[in-house]
Amino acid sequence: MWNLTRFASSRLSRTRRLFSSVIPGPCIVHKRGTDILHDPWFNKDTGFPLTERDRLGLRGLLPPRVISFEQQYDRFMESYHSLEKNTKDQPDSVVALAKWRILNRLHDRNETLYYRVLMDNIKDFAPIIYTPTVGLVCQNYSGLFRRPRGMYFSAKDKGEMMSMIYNWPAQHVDMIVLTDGSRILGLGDLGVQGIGIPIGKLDMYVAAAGINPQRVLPVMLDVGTNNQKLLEDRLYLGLRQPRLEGEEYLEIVDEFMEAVFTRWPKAIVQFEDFQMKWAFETLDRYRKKFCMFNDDIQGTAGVALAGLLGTVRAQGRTLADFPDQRIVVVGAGSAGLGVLSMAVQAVARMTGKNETAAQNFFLLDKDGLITKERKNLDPAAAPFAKDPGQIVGLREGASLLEVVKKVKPDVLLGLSGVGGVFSEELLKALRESGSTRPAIFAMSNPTMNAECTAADAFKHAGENIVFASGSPFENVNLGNGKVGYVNQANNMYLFPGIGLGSLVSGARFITDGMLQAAAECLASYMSDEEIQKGILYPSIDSIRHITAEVGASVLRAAVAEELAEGHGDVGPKELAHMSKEETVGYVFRNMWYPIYSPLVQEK
Ligand SMILES: NC(=O)C1=CN([C@@H]2O[C@H](COP(=O)(O)OP(=O)(O)OC[C@H]3O[C@@H](n4cnc5c(N)ncnc54)[C@H](O)[C@@H]3O)[C@@H](O)[C@H]2O)C=CC1
Ligand SMILES: CC(=O)C(=O)O
Ligand SMILES: [Mg+2]
Repeated sequence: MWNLTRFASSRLSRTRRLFSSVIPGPCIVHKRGTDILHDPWFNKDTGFPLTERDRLGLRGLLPPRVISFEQQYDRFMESYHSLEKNTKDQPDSVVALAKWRILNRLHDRNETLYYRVLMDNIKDFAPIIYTPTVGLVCQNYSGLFRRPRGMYFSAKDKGEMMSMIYNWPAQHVDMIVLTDGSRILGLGDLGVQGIGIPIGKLDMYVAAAGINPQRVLPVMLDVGTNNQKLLEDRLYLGLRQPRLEGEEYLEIVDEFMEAVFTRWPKAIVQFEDFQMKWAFETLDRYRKKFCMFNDDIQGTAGVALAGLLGTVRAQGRTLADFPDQRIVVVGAGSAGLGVLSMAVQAVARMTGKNETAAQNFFLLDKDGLITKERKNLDPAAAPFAKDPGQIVGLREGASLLEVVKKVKPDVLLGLSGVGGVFSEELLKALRESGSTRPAIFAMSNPTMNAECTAADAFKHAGENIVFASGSPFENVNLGNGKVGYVNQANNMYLFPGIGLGSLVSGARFITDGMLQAAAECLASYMSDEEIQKGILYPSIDSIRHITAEVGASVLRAAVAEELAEGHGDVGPKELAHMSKEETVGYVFRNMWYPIYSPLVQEK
């Protein structure tokens, strides 16, 4: 089942080679002159060749010298580096926002150059357009707002969404990321300001999965906010009312989903950062009706499972030992429960036993250990609730420290959204773990919400640990030339491939089988040598390569489940006849690459 295929080592150079020979096809525009210069989809700034300036009515609207794409790229990077130099004494948050602003201005002006810069510098720029800086951007969104991006559907638009959806200028949309802003990273309810998250996720879709940026749509469903500070903020740009609840809420989401799939029946909708009750309810409500998934529940689960399997290998054990791993999960929200469900399914498949599959997993929330004695036990958490007395001395609501001391877990995995909850005392207690190589996953975002820092983990829990965090940390210098490797356990390793594989297969729905295939692909991506060093996930530099592999696995699972209806000219039979390698090639060929296309005007 877990086939540990080893991929060639130079994945990055292979990806680069694949795209170096891209010949840009023509791009149809329906505008001329300044309208083109003001449209970031088509604008090339000073890069328009003279012949194109003549054809499109641009002569005289630009300085006469034509600057090549490479020169434009270099100019941008020079200005970025001087900004870095000029702000080096400023507080981190000021620098982060300044970097976000310079990237955002390019995004607003020239998307081709923006995405090229982003792709080629993904390691440096992901922390700006994605976690952690995107969290800061959301917190300050109303003040930072200059131009809209994406679409906003509010509770006041009830009954209008079917026509509103046609206000979006693109004929085709492939990928939509939707939020209601109710649980933005670990920052809570940010109302309409949460739109930064769909924008950042879709930037990752373009950079990692090569989804054409003209075919992505970030969406905010503004149903109000319960954040009192925002409601009182005179700059706040969202509806000033408490969140809709119950049927009123669901009617808004239903109407939006009907509108989207009426206009774009082949689109894929990713639900992102919904508070737990709506995350589960909407997943359940739509997953057999529309092509959609919930990234926080399902994407996170696959990434965590891949990391957990990597941890077993890092201990020098085989995957068959996974069911024996004692795993403490801190946080019983959409992410924590998603991870446990997938991990339990994996154990059940390995052992063939459903009843005992959850026995080595321990779940805690803000009230401590969850047992069957919990009052008002959430049905979603019930399968993981312990029998009190199952472990001597562990009672309902036992503290995290008590649980760690008793259980001596192999893995401590945090998805609580609470910064620092893995205290010094707790990390020291992990030294008594039964594992030869305990693992700490501090997966909450952004950085300040991580359960512990990388440096603290290695300092207090010991140098032999495996460490992963949701937001990036620098590797830790352990002295004597030794390095404590920091992994980024973030759903960014899977959601782009889940979306891409579903898109290019033409899948009708996104099933557990497709998600499992994605997780297995990620789990098998790393070599034993890498895993021994504590490296559980690929470098983000090779994100396009891993996304193509994940996308191909998802596609093949969709074919196997007879859900693939084909994409473009490629029908379901052709998809079914592709070998594994051919499928990866097909997925790569469907990726958009940022390069200027000749613009052809049609009236
Ligand atoms: N690394 C990644 O790829 C991902 C990370 N996350 C992060 O996970 C965090 C949680 O997300 P959700 O599950 O959607 O949130 P949620 O709000 O649904 O759940 C949070 C859970 O943490 C529990 N909790 C709160 N304080 C606690 C404490 N002191 N000790 C133990 N448990 C505590 C709550 O009771 C609740 O069960 C967020 O910070 C989010 O950014 C979420 C998805 C993906
Ligand atoms: C990474 C992500 O999806 C989250 O923190 O919510
Ligand atoms: Mg999320």
